[in-house]
Amino acid sequence: MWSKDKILALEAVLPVVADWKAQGQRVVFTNGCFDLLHLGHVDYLEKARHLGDRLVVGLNTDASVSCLKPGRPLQDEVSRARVLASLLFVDAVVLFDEQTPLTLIKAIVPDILVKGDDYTISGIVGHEVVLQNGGQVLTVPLVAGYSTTRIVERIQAHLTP
Ligand SMILES: Nc1ncnc2c1ncn2[C@@H]1O[C@H](COP(=O)(O)OP(=O)(O)OP(=O)(O)O)[C@@H](O)[C@H]1O
Ligand SMILES: O=P(O)(O)O[C@@H]1O[C@H]([C@H](O)CO)[C@@H](O)[C@H](O)[C@@H]1O
Repeated sequence: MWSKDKILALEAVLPVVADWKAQGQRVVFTNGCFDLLHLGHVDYLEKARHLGDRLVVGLNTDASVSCLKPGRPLQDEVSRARVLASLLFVDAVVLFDEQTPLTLIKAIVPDILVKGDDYTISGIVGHEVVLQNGGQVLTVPLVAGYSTTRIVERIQAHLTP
């Protein structure tokens, strides 16, 4: 499968998810901005995928990111989506324009909802939906020292005379 074919609109991913579920495959969902992909992201996404059988990643659009993180994103949504889709352990990428992935989560109803442990379970958007449907909400430990913000700071420090 070509990586670009993993990037799907919500309407297109729903039948794919339904097929996975019909085959007994546990669908994992996570989401984020993923502006500059780093080791922490890769480690967490790979671990998230292995909590189930398929991994769907909700990706904030540029408009969504810019509302959440002023001055961001540094990489546009086309780039961010394609980089994520190129990862072997990512099965689908779905862009969302809202401030939160709640609409996606209500539509997909993943078996497992995952975020990094920079979030508490109760602070994870959509946790109620997944728990009410008998699913699990889990966090994955952060890889210390890695964040997009830190990368930006290091670049800025490097460029500052
Ligand atoms: N160091 C890390 N280790 C594991 N997971 C991480 C790490 N940093 C971020 N994540 C997870 O990746 C997802 C996307 O986070 P995000 O795109 O905000 O990355 P970030 O590096 O924290 O960015 P920023 O510095 O702009 O906040 C979130 O679920 C978050 O928990
Ligand atoms: O990359 P981030 O900032 O970790 O991603 C955000 O996650 C929020 C989270 O799901 C809250 O529980 C989400 O609401 C927001 O849209 C970003 O995806």
